Amino acid sequence: MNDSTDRALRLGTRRSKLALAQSGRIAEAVRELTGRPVELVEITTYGDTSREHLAQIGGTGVFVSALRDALLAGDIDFAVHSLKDLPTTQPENLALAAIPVREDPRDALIARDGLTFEQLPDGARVGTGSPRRMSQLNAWARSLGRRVETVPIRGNIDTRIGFVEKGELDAVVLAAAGLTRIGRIDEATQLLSPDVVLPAPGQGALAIECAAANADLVATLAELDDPDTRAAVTAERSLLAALEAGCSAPVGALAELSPSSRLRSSRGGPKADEQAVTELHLRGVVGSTDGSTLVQMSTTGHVPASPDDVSTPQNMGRELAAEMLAKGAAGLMGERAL
Ligand SMILES: NCc1[nH]cc(CCC(=O)O)c1CC(=O)O
Repeated sequence: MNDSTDRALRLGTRRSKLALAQSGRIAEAVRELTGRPVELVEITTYGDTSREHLAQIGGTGVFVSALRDALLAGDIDFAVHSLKDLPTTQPENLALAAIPVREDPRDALIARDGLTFEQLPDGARVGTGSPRRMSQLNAWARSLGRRVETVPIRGNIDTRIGFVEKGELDAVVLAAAGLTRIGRIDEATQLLSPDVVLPAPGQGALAIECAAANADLVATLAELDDPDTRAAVTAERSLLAALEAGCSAPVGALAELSPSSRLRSSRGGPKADEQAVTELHLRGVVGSTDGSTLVQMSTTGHVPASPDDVSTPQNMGRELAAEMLAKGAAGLMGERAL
């Protein structure tokens, strides 16, 4: 950067409690990293002001475009996004400088009376407007020989939990990571296993973005990157992109690195000069919103431990998408939520 290196760095953030919590934590990390003050600049995005349902306004990018405009105008130096809200195509003039260690990627259920999903009565009203959640929750209910009525809701996390507190809904489903970040994870009555409900691609991960031209800042922020998280979310987002689906499509994906291979990569001895590899397990799902049809597939690949080259995860996502499309995934994504 040409400007004074002790000038405060401006971090653009949405005003929601979740966004402020996420930005506050990253601001602290950047302060520690650089020794420079970090100032939060609050920005309102279309996704915050629109009263429409996300499935209707398209979802893709509604939370991020105002922050990106501010980055490109030079009004802010960097921004923190929920990775799952970022469109899969990265603009060339903006850099995803860091993807820090991911929180729990799972969805969480908050139900009345401490109930789990299995304990909900037939016809229970479950708040979610996400086609991905509707599809998998309806499929799960079917497998239990029951039905749930999914009710589209909007608003911030507190508002959504409020529907259960006020007795208007039996349950809501939210990202566990969001609940953790605003300090309400203890209210989850169940964490939904990815064997039943796959999260949104990138769920639980943050993205730190800045102007690509600001090479010094890109390099500084890169210190906060977690290569394992980047590999996993790259595979998930590549799957989403190759399905030609947006963040409001009924697509779930989760990539996990096998823990055992981390041991392998850190073990010394005669094998220390071998290329350390780790296994990346990628699961994907696309479903009809009524849950009557799900295309669920998975794949396992070998990637370098803590890769700085994400071409393998990218290919895995693309190849799994091709297999899912061959099994009829495209027809399921064309379906629009009501
Ligand atoms: N689309 C809204 C959104 N974007 C990110 C999160 C939660 C945090 C995360 O997934 O990283 C949420 C709320 C939710 O889905 O419950």
